[in-house]
Amino acid sequence: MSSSHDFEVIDPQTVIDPNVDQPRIAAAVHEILLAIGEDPERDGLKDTPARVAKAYAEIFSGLHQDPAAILDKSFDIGHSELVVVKDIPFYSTCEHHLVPFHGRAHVGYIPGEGGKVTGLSKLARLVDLFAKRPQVQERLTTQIVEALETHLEPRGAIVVVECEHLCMSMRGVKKPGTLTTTSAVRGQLREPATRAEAMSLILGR
Ligand SMILES: Nc1nc2c(ncn2[C@@H]2O[C@H](COP(=O)(O)OP(=O)(O)OP(=O)(O)O)[C@@H](O)[C@H]2O)c(=O)[nH]1
Ligand SMILES: [Zn+2]
Repeated sequence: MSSSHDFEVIDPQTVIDPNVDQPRIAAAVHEILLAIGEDPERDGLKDTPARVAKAYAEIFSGLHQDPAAILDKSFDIGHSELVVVKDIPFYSTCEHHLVPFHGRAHVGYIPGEGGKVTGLSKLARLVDLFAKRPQVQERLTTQIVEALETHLEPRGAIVVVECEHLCMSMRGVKKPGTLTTTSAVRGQLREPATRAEAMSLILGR
């Protein structure tokens, strides 16, 4: 067991990701403000380029993270039946318009022969890792299921994602409240009976 002094307290506000060029983002945001006819030097906007750069470093931080680092810690608790974590809330960014899409992910798997089971929180961390990238909902869904397959080697895996895309709500076609559902299913969970069990657990509110 580690003692408390082994833990490093990190304020996420102060973490500077060397993979994200914040000054470059800030310069681009300054240009956008000029281009829309705003005055980037006015009081309310003067810190905005730097703020947006910091916010982008956070909302795109998943680009530089490896799912293996989340799923490498697994344990055998002798459970070989379906595990479902549902209603995992998340925010992502539409790669077409760079505006948010958000909703809930439901993640399930049947542990493999080796009985590799991961911590429940790791499934939510996995959703966030892929959500914090420029995304489309279909790829987000597939990447989560493929990471489960690769790193947990389960007998089956299922991911269902339900989202509202603000690019469809606040602009363009302007249909707020529209929900898009995507799913990706692998292995034994493709069989009708196990798939039906998983879907009833996921969609039963
Ligand atoms: N398949 C898919 N499409 C998405 C996603 N997010 C946004 N889109 C769509 O991407 C499409 C981009 O279409 P374009 O015609 O290139 O762009 P646009 O002129 O801004 O389109 P509108 O949104 O219809 O105004 C739109 O239909 C969006 O609804 C996503 O996660 N998956
Ligand atoms: Zn969009």
